[in-house]
Amino acid sequence: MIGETGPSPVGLDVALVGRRGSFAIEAAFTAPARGVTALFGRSGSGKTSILRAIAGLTRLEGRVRVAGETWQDGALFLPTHRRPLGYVFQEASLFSHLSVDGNLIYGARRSPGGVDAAMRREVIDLLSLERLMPRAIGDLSGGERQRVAIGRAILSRPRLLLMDEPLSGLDHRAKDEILPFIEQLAAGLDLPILYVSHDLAEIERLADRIVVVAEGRVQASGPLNAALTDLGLGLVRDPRAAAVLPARVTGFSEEDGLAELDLGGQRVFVDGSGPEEIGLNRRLRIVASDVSLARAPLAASTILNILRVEILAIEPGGRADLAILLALDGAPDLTFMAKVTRRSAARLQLAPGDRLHAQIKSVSLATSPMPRLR
Ligand SMILES: Nc1ncnc2c1ncn2[C@@H]1O[C@H](COP(=O)(O)OP(=O)(O)OP(=O)(O)O)[C@@H](O)[C@H]1O
Repeated sequence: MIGETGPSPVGLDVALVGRRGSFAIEAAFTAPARGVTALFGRSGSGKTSILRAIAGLTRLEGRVRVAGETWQDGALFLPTHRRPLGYVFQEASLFSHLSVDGNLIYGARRSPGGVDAAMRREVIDLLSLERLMPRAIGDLSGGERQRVAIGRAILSRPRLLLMDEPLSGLDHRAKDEILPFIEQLAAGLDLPILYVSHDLAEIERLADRIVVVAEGRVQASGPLNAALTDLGLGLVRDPRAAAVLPARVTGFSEEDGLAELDLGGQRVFVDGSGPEEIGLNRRLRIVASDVSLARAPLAASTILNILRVEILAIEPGGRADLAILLALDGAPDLTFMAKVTRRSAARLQLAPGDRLHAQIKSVSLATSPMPRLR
């Protein structure tokens, strides 16, 4: 496990081994009792196979425990209908003969203790489903269908929510519309969410932790930013490689629309949405290729965000590039990367332990405000 700092209650404990045809799977990982754990890997790496085995839809040998309950271990194997889980697929698999309301009622009927009116209202509000209730499934857009599918899954009061590329069938606009709902859900639901995706940008927005899968095996698992900035893991070689860091909004300027955030005791400015964000926690996304390094801060520069950092490590990136792992001064857990040419690194004689100024051309929020729906 990468970058673990302390124990958090385990919500999901998986150790599975077996084959699907000639494809071998060996997956052992844990996920905390709440929040989003992303299962990330290239197409064909085995993510769906692992998810289906956790759901009991296919049988692999080994252990699945959820919230302290054993779903399978040795001879014990609970069938899918006895595993209290919600499963959201790539394509929403709703009942087309029922309305939106009918589909939600179906979900609620699967809930062991039933669903009271308050919970039903909460889910309808959380996913903005009110307007869609009387509609037929065939009259919904792809994004709306997925919102209903998520609502139906949650109303069954699962102990674990499995989401298999729920956005992959949607265009960019629909994705942007639905992502904030999933962000809200993740913050509000008291259960582990296992979210399969091969899209790092989605994961950067949603996940707290990541399990990296390659060729049926777990390559690494741990907190999201520890994996994103793990120079040995290879995610840093992606041209869009970025770090995702927690920050808190401390101010908003009406004059120029910039929000001010506290990042590990240092100030960062980003495009803001309004004073209502003050006090909220936000994820900051820092793309490695947007970061340049200087021995002294530039006095006359258009760059707004300059952070004091220390070099932790230097690794070859591409032929002409180096990947430099940085930690914020005074906050060693807050790590991000800079991609610089070998030539400039040699000119500045960069070495681990150096204290420098990182100039960041563009810092963006990885989370977004809720869309205003008609
Ligand atoms: N029933 C099966 N019989 C034989 N091979 C299988 C079976 N199920 C899955 N596989 C193989 O296992 C591998 C992993 O497939 P899987 O769908 O789990 O990957 P994935 O990471 O979810 O891919 P994608 O992102 O494209 O959905 C693939 O090579 C697939 O062909």
